[in-house]
This record gives sequence, C-alpha cells and structure tokens, in this order.
Amino acid sequence: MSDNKGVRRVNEDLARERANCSFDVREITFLLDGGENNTITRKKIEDFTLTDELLSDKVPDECLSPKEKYENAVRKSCLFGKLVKDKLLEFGGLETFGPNSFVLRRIADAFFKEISPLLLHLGMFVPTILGQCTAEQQSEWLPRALSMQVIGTYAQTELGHGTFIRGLETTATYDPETEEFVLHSPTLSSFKWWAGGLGKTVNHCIVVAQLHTKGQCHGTHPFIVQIRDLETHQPLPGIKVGEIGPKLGFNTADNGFLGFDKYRIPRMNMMMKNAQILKDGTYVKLDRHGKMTYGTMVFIRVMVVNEVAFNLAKAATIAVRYSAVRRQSEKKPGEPEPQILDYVTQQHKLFICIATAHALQLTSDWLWRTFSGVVTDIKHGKTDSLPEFHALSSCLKAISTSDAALLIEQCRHSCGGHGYMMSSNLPLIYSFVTATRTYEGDYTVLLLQTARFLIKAWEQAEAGKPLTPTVSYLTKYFKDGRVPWDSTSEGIVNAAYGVAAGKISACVKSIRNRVKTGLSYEDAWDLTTVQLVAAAEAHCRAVICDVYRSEAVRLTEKSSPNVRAVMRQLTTLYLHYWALERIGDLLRYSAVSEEDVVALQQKYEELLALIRPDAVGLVDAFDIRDEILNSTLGAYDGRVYERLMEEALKSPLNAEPVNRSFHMYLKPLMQGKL
Ligand SMILES: CCCCC/C=C\C/C=C\C/C=C\C/C=C\CCCC(=O)SCCNC(=O)CCNC(=O)[C@H](O)C(C)(C)COP(=O)(O)OP(=O)(O)OC[C@H]1O[C@@H](n2cnc3c(N)ncnc32)[C@H](O)[C@@H]1OP(=O)(O)O
Ligand SMILES: Cc1cc2nc3c(=O)[nH]c(=O)nc-3n(C[C@H](O)[C@H](O)[C@H](O)COP(=O)(O)OP(=O)(O)OC[C@H]3O[C@@H](n4cnc5c(N)ncnc54)[C@H](O)[C@@H]3O)c2cc1C
Repeated sequence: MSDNKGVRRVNEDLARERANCSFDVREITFLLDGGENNTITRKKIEDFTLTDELLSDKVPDECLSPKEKYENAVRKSCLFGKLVKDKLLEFGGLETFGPNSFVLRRIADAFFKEISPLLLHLGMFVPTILGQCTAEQQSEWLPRALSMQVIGTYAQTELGHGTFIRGLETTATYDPETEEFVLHSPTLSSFKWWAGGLGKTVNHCIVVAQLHTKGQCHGTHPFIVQIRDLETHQPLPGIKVGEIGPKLGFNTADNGFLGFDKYRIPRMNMMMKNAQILKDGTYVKLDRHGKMTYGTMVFIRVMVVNEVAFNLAKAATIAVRYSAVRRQSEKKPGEPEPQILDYVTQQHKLFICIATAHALQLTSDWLWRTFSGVVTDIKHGKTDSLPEFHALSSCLKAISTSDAALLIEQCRHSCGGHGYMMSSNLPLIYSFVTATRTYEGDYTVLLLQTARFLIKAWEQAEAGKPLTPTVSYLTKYFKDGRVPWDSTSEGIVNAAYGVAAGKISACVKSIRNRVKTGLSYEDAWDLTTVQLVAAAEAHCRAVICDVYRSEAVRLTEKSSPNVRAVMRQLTTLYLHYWALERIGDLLRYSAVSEEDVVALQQKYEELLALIRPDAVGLVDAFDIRDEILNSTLGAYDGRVYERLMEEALKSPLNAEPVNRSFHMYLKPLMQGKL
C-alpha cells in the first residue's frame, strides 16, 4: 500500500510484482499496526508531519562536517519537538507516549538519518522521572520536561564501568548541614561517559551515583542534576562536560562525558520513589525487591525489541524492492538477465528477514502486554513477577538486537555494491542497530542474567515446586532422554523447548560436576558460562518461536484465506530456518532422524518458492513511507538508478569541476615539483 504523494512512474518489475501479489496488502498492514484504526491514525499523523518544508536537506547529511551534522540535527529536533508539543498531543495526549510512541519514533526517522540529540530526553529522562520520582517530584519535573524547558539525559555509565553498575564510582554524599548532596568524581574512570545529548545539548541529567550518608554507602541511586545554565547554556561551576568524539554510528547524538568537583544539589533532587534520605540524613529504603532503581533499563529493553523489529522491516523493504528491480547474470545461456530476487540464495538471505521482522514485532507486542501486567502488579505493591520479567526482557533484548543486526547486514550484502552506499541507508540502519546489542545491557551479560533464572527454575522443577509461565516447559521436559520429533510447526516449537531444557540440564550437570571437584560455585559457574549463554539463547529462541507461531494464528483467525496462507508460510519458514540452523542441537536433544533433516530442508526450499511471488507485497505491507526509509534503493517507485545518480550529484565534491587539491598536490606530483 502506498499513498505516497507525487509518485512518478513505478519501475515495471515492481509494478508487475505488485499486480501478481496474492493478497490484499492493506490487510497485513492492519495486522502489524494492531488494527485498521491504528493504521488510519498513523497515516494521518504521517500525512501532516512529513512535509517537504520540514524535511528538505539540500546537502545530504552524510556530506556535512560533524559540527554541521550536529547543528542540523538540533535544528530538526527542535522542529520535531515543537510538532510533537503543538500538534501530536491532539492524537491522545500523554497516552501517545504509550504504544503509540512507536508512531512518533517511526516519524522521527524521516527527520534524522542518524539520531536526534533529544532521543534520550524523551526515551530515558522522561521515563525515569515517571518511574523513579515520588508524585510530588513528578509534579515538579514532568511538566517542565514535557514542555522542554528542562532538557535531560540519563548518565549512568562511566569511563571505567558500564555493565557492573555496583562498581560505579561517582559519589553523592549527603550533607545534613545544608540539606544537600555533594556529587563528586574521585577518579578519571569515574567520569560519566556515553550519555546521549550530554555533550552539547542537555541542561539537566539523571546521574546514577553511590549514595553515602552518615558514613555509610547505600549503593547506586538516581539524582536529577542541572549541569548547564538555562540562559547561557554554560556548564555550571563544578561541572566538567564535553562530547566523546566520533563513533561507528550515533554521530548526531552528542554522547558526552561528565565529571563533578564537589558539586552540590538539593536533597529533593534525589529521585525518591524507591529510597529516601530524610533531612537528618537517615536512609529509608522503600524498594522491597531491591532492583527497582533499574526500572528504566527494563523499560528500554522492552522498547528496544520493537525498535529493532522496525529497523529490520526497513532494511528488508529496501533489499527486497531492490532485488526485484536489479537484474544480474543469467540462469541459462542466452536467457534475459533475471531479477536477483529469483535466485534461491537471494530468497534465503531475504525472506528470513521479513519473517524475523514479523516474529520480533509480534513478540514485542506480547512483551509490551506482559510488561503492562508487571507494571500494574508493582503499582499494587506486588513484585513477584519481576524476576521472571527481568529474565525474559533480558534475553529478548539480547537475541532480538543481535539477530536484527546480523540480518540487516545480510540485507546490505544482498544489495551488492550499492548496499554499501550511504544513500541506500543500510549502513546507517546497521550502525544504529548494532549499538542496541551493546547499550542497555551487553548481549552476553544479559543472557547470563537469564541463565541465572533458568538454573534456579531447573532446581525448582527438581524440587517439585511450581514454575512461572515462561519456564513451565521445564516440568514437561524434566527427564533425561530425547524429545520426540514431529515436523509440524507445533512439533518444532516443542523440540525448541526440548533443546532449551536439554541445554539447561547440561549446564546444571556441568556446574555440579565442577563443584564436586572442589571448585567454588562461582568458579564452577564461570567455567560453565559458554554453555549458560547457549542455554539462555536456546530458551529465548523457543519463546520467540512459540509466541510468533501462536500470535500469528490468533491474529489471522478472521483474515482472508490468502493472508492466512502467506502468514502461515512465513511462520513455517521461520521455524524451519531455525530448526536447520540448530540442527546439531536437535540431533543431540530430539529424536529427529536424517530423513527428517532432509525433509526439513526440502520443505524450507518449497517455502522460499511459495513466498517468492508475494515478497514485494509483504514488504509493501510494512507500509514504511519513502521519507522514513530514506533510501535510494528502497523507494516505493523503484527508480533506483535515477535516485543513485541524483544523490551522487549532490556530493559537495561535484560542486566544482576541478578540486583545488589538483593544483596543490596532484599537479606538482605529476610534474615532479612536489
Ligand atoms: C520520539 C519519541 C521517542 C520515544 C522513545 C521511545 C523509544 C525509543 C526506544 C529505544 C531507544 C531509547 C534510547 C536509546 C539510545 C540509547 C540508550 C542507551 C542507554 C544506556 O545504555 S543506559 C545504561 C544501561 N546500562 C546497563 O544496562 C547496564 C547493564 N547491567 C545491569 O543491568 C546490571 O548491572 C546487571 C543486571 C548486569 C547486574 O546487576 P547487579 O550486579 O546489581 O545484580 P546481580 O548480578 O548481583 O543480581 C542480583 C539479583 O538481581 C536481579 N536483577 C538484576 N537486574 C534486575 C532488574 N533490572 N530487575 C529485576 N531483577 C534484577 C538478578 O537477576 C539477581 O537475581 P538473583 O540473585 O535472584 O539471581
Ligand atoms: C551508542 C551507545 C549509546 C549509549 N548511551 C548511553 C547512555 O545514554 N547512558 C548511559 O549511561 N550509557 C550509555 N551507553 C553505555 C552502555 O550502556 C554500555 O556501553 C553497555 O551497558 C556495556 O557496558 P560496557 O561498555 O561497560 O561494556 P563492558 O562490560 O566493559 O563489556 C566489554 C566485554 O566484556 C564482557 N563482559 C563484561 N562483564 C561480563 C560478565 N559479567 N560476564 C561475561 N562477560 C562480561 C562483555 O560481554 C563484553 O564482551 C551507550 C553505549 C553506546 C554504545
């Protein structure tokens, strides 16, 4: 579907693909948007936000200097921020920042090829105020933050520590005399490092620091800290702040560093929902669970699953449309060059990207609903569901970001040389998504968090105790022996759970055997971490396969037969792909036979052929507007070569026929005068 305005002649191959598509593209768009009404609202918002006047960039962003790029990003952020403030709240007020904030995120991509310097303001500063402040503090900070009088970020990571939060060195020492906290950076490694927008943009930030009072340290807590003057924007006395320099991506996010020299903030600037300091310096802990101050990280991990699903959908749209337009080589001598989409290897590279985008999107919707339940529980003082949710969100964040980054890179490979052009947008999509594997909790570290939970769950199963929903399968597989094999979708999901259970069991055995040799539990755990990461990955894959399969069935119950058929083909393709990828595990833990493996491969190849005629329709159904795709290769009309040339001509190097370096260096070199 496209209502893109001003679309010129569509490439003939793309037009033919669309004519041959077996289903009504709009139907799948509605499914992915969560209903027709959501699609209508999204399109309305897109229509009045994505105007040429706001978006036009005479020189491509990637041709600007770092400083110009940043300034352009600030300009657009302010325009975008004003738009959100003035207009978008009409579409549901603050509620817009619930699931509908995904629409805002989507539109933001039309404004920023990289990142808005204000992303962390809306993405982390505001959510932390909501999650970590008392009602009284919220009434002070939230209106100022939402009206952008106060612009903030989230400064937790330091030069010396990111993963190990308990190891952070910045101190916040309470002084009862003045009722203030004294923030201090005692070492170079204690300097805050990385916070987005900190380098040049924000005037406030949330600082995570070790709280000291009455001579005792109570661990890390969040504080709201003003770092720049609201009028002059100069850093305040006692603050050392700057930008950390060029990175693989995120280059318009002005990630920054920050150090404190005995810098004072009022007592009430400690975010006091989960712990308080009384005027006399008494520490009062309100968090019965103990990790409630990590709440913003959990929230962002949930958001990130959706974020990477959307970015993978963008990459798949670009690569599939390009593959329908691009013709190369010959299959049989003398025949016309085929569309590269007709190569089975190309289908193998790309259809898994479409299926994974669906799998992650549906899993993310399910995760969001589960998260809402946990938040409601917490509001009622119940924190029992938190350990399971932490384990679930950690592994889903790790696997979704890692899979998406690998598959986006695969989309780039599938576009050959042109995929390497910045104007294809694939390099920027990749550089953005590959960072998600690291920030908000590194891949390995988060999988090891899930593994802790899985090992405990296994021990509970052994003791005959009840298990929480996402690990209840362990009871079923709590026995030695191989899982029966059955090649239906349900059978493959069961086998995936069987593999996870087998791997968890192997980890438990390994740890126990090592402990028996006299090692401490910690050492035995450490030596088993390669297996533990693999077990957590297997668990997570089983969950994604299960949720994707069951959600796709549920969502398409009322769909037309053709939509149901193509959605079924995609889920089956996904399950077969992962069964084949993990065939070694299946041979080890299930009763799959050699003939079954041959049948799996054959079915997988049949599915590629079945999906082929609908591939362009499937990416059209993501309904990502050209302004948001930002790609010479992926635009709806398929005018790939024209766009590549148009963009090339915008290069500043083409502004003059001869560059001055010819006269300065080349000519002297040619004439032996250098
Ligand atoms: C235009 C519209 C805008 C709207 C925006 C919307 C969307 C945008 C979406 C996304 C983009 C947003 C922003 C993106 C840009 C960049 C953002 C980057 C920001 C950052 O990058 S910001 C820094 C994040 N930095 C980390 O992410 C550090 C990772 N490091 C940790 O997270 C911890 O350090 C850990 C967990 C490794 C160890 O922590 P530890 O040492 O204290 O704990 P320990 O290992 O001892 O565990 C003791 C017991 O606590 C349990 N436990 C731990 N954590 C828990 C939790 N969260 N909940 C419940 N239980 C938890 C354990 O499971 C265990 O349980 P048990 O004992 O039962 O096993
Ligand atoms: C683009 C980007 C934006 C960011 N934005 C912010 C921000 O706005 N605010 C903020 O506070 N932070 C931010 N960060 C920091 C980010 O959260 C951290 O980089 C991340 O949590 C990883 O921590 P680290 O850098 O300390 O990695 P390290 O922990 O040093 O990891 C290095 C390696 O050691 C391994 N490792 C570490 N610990 C263990 C362990 N226990 N077991 C096994 N292996 C281990 C890791 O797996 C990894 O391979 C950002 C980072 C990036 C890249």
